[in-house]
Amino acid sequence: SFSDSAEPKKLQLTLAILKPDVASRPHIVEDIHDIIQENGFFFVATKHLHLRRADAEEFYKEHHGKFFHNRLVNFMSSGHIWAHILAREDAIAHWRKIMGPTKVFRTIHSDPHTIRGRFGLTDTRNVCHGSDSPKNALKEIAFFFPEFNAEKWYREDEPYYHPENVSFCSESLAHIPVKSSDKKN
Ligand SMILES: Nc1nc2c(ncn2[C@@H]2O[C@H](COP(=O)(O)OP(=O)(O)OP(=O)(O)O)[C@@H](O)[C@H]2O)c(=O)[nH]1
Ligand SMILES: Nc1ncnc2c1ncn2[C@@H]1O[C@H](COP(=O)(O)OP(=O)(O)O)[C@@H](O)[C@H]1O
Ligand SMILES: [Mg+2]
Repeated sequence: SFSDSAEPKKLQLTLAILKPDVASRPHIVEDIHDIIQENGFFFVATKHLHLRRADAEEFYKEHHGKFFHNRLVNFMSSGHIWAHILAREDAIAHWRKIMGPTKVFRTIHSDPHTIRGRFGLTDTRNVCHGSDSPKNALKEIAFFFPEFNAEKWYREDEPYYHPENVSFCSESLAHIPVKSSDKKN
């Protein structure tokens, strides 16, 4: 018989980046990490790294030829960044919503309470990135976390991502699922 109990919606994954303009300001990084948690996201994985110019070129190849492409690639390889795999119901749309619109010079006035409205400097130094579709999220996650297996995560870990089932490791900036087998009785 079909169970008519509504299946809890699966968590969605997205790739978030904190860009060099904020990565060099630790207090703002902390504020944004707090905002992410306050918005019900789980940190699945985190990396703190410095893109080489060629890597930034590859990551933003969809914008090749646009007037801002050169400044974007130079900027993204100009300092350290934080890359996060975030999980939440409708993670992709919700992260883009709290990031705010791309062009900071407008966003400061139109959406002052968003992350970009609060911490953005210019259209290039606009604080953060978020995947814009499920397909791009998987591609961008693979770009920064080639060792991450999404199918395995959905099969083995996703069911444990409930606030009472995870412990947050501030060292690795990740929520670790406490599986019943390792639960200390
Ligand atoms: N159409 C067009 N717009 C431009 C061009 N250069 C800059 N802009 C716009 O001018 C504004 C300034 O661009 P930004 O690069 O974000 O800001 P910036 O003052 O150069 O500061 P940086 O963060 O150092 O790049 C943005 O709204 C851009 O969209 C251009 O060559 N053509
Ligand atoms: N008009 C612009 N001026 C300067 N930089 C821009 C502009 N439009 C986009 N960019 C840069 O390219 C990145 C990717 O652009 P896009 O994918 O359109 O925005 P988003 O990052 O919000 O998804 C932006 O985050 C920003 O850094
Ligand atoms: Mg984009």
